Amino acid sequence: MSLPTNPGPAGDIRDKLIIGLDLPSVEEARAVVDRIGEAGTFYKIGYQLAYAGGFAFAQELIGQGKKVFLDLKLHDIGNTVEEGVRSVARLGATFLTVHAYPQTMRAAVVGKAGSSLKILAVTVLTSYDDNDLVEAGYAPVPAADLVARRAGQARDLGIDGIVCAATEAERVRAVVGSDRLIVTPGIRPSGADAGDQKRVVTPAEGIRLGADHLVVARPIVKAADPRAAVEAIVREISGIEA
Ligand SMILES: O=C(O)c1cc(=O)[nH]c(=O)n1[C@@H]1O[C@H](COP(=O)(O)O)[C@@H](O)[C@H]1O
Repeated sequence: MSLPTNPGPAGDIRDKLIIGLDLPSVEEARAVVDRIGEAGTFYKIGYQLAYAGGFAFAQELIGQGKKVFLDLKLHDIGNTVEEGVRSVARLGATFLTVHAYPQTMRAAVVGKAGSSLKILAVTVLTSYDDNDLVEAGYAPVPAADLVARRAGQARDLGIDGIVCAATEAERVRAVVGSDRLIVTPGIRPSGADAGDQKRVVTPAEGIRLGADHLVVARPIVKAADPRAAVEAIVREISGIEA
């Protein structure tokens, strides 16, 4: 199947795939973006690239008409979060992550006021399972229960979207309803190495379970042909009802 060659309208299937630019330099990120070309419309910049010139690169991508997700996973005292979010809101990004702690989410909602930035709350990292939560000091609780609790708090505090594993997407949808976004990392095309991810599903399964956007980094940016990897995922999710 050939993919559309123009940026496409809102609702473009390509927007469902957020490509994580987990790379050490802007030069390498720019090379991957150039290779992917019009197959990719939505990019995520996280710690590795953000602290290596990634903010200026985010603006470069936005200038080219790409959407940008700044994955900064903010968590600090309320005032610091609020002012940090206010600064990020000026960059023109589409999404920003914060950890799903009530004080943090409350401050982020205040900080983004008046901008088009959407705040995503990271519930329980997809590299965590129930044992990791115990190791981190939580009373024994299934990760899925904590995800649901945090999703409910995020909904009540006016957060725009939830980051969770796709394995919890159906439960989160029941909590947050249809007007909040669900964004799921921990996605692995069949046969791909899970790496440090613990709660993983395939791209098609992620969309079937109700994700609005999938986040995929290593299986694309480390692929011999990143464009082919993107096209294969977009092809896999095309036509699946979210
Ligand atoms: O907020 C995120 O994007 C995120 C949350 C989470 O729970 N798990 C998670 O993997 N991520 C990010 O999603 C990306 C997944 O990368 P890959 O495992 O290489 O596809 C990384 O950039 C992570 O930082």
